[in-house]
Amino acid sequence: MTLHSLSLAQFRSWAKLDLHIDTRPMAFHGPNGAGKTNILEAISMLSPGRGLRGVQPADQARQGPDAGWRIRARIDESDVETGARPNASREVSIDGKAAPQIALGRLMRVIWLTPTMDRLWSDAPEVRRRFLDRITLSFLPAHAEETLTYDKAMRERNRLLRDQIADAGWYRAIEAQMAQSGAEITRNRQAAIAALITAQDGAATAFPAATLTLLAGEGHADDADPVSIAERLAAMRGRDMAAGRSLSGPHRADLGAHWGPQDMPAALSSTGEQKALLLSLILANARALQDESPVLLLDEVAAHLDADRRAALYDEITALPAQSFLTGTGAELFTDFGPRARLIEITRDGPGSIATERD
Ligand SMILES: Nc1ncnc2c1ncn2[C@@H]1O[C@H](COP(=O)(O)OP(=O)(O)OP(=O)(O)O)[C@@H](O)[C@H]1O
Repeated sequence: MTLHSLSLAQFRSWAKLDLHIDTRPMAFHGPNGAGKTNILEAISMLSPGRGLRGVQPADQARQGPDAGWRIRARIDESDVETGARPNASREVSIDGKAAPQIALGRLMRVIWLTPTMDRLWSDAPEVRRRFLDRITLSFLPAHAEETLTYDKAMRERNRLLRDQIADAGWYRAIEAQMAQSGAEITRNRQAAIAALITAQDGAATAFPAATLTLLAGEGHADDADPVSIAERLAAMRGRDMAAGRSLSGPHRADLGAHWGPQDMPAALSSTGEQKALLLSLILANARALQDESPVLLLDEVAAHLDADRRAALYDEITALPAQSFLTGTGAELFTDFGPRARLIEITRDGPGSIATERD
C-alpha cells in the first residue's frame, strides 16, 4: 500500500497542510514545538485507535476555532478521510462511504516509535502488552475485533464479580466467550512474536536482536488453549469476586525480552541499549511486513543514536519497502541520507506551523 498525499485541516498546530508524498523517506526538521510530531501523529490517525499520542479526538482539534479537525489522505486508489467534530467521536470514510476504524488497519499498516516509548522495558506490563498488541494488529488486523470481543466479555464478568452475583450459568457463558477470544488473542500474539523473531534472524542490521517471549501474567495455564482458560476462570471465581475483577487471563500477559551473549533482560540494559533494542523490533516489524509496504514513523529517533548507528538506520530504512517519516530538530541529523530523503523544514508563525521543502 502507498500513501500518496496527506492534507490536514485544523489538526493541532496545523491550520492547513498539504503534502505530496512519494516513496522516499521524509525528514521533518525544525525547532522544538514547531509541529513536526503533529504531522507524524496525523499519519498515525490513518490507522485504528487513538494514534501515537493515545489521546481523545477532542485534544487534536486546533485550539481556537471550534470546528473539529480533518485529515484527508490518498492511499493506493482510495480517498480516506478521518476527523472529529467538536465533542464528537472520530469518524472515518473511505471513498466517501462511512467506515469503521478497523477498516483503516486493512488499508495501511502504520508502525511508530516515539520518545514516550523509551521506558517500555522498565514500564508496567500493560505498556508492553499494548505495544505487542499494536505490532500484532499490524500483522493481523482481525486482532482488533478479537480484543474488543474479549474486553466486552471481561467487563461483563467484572460487573458480575463486583455485584457479587453467584449464578454459575452466567459466568459459564461469559467465560466461554473470554476463553474463545482469549485463546485467539494469545495465538495472534505468539504469531506476531514468531514473525518478529524470523525478521530479526539473519537480517543485516546494526541493531541487536532480542529473544522475545510472551509471558502469562498470572499462573502457568496455557493461554492459547480455550479449555485451560475456561477452567482457570471457573476455579478463580471466588478470588476474583473478592478482588472485584478478573485477575488472570490474556489481559495480564507481558512481553519479555533478553539479548546479548549474557542474555540480559532488556530492563537491566542501558538507556541507549534499550532504545537500540526497541528500534530493532520496530525495524523487524517493518521488515516482516514488507509485502504490505508499511508506513514507519520515527519520532526523534535520529538524535538519540551515535553517528554510525544513525548512518546504519538510514541505510536500512532506505532499503526497506516501506514509507518512512522522521523528525529531528536539525537538518544536520539527516545529512547522511544525502539525496535519498526529502528534507522539510517546519517552523512556527504565531500559533500555526509552516512547512517548507528544500530543493
Ligand atoms: N490542539 C492544539 N492546537 C494548537 N496547537 C497545538 C495543539 N496541540 C499541540 N499544539 C502545539 O503544537 C506544538 C507541538 O507540536 P509538536 O509536538 O509537533 O512539536 P515538535 O516540532 O515535534 O517539537 P519537539 O521537537 O519539541 O518534539 C506545541 O507548540 C503545542 O502548543
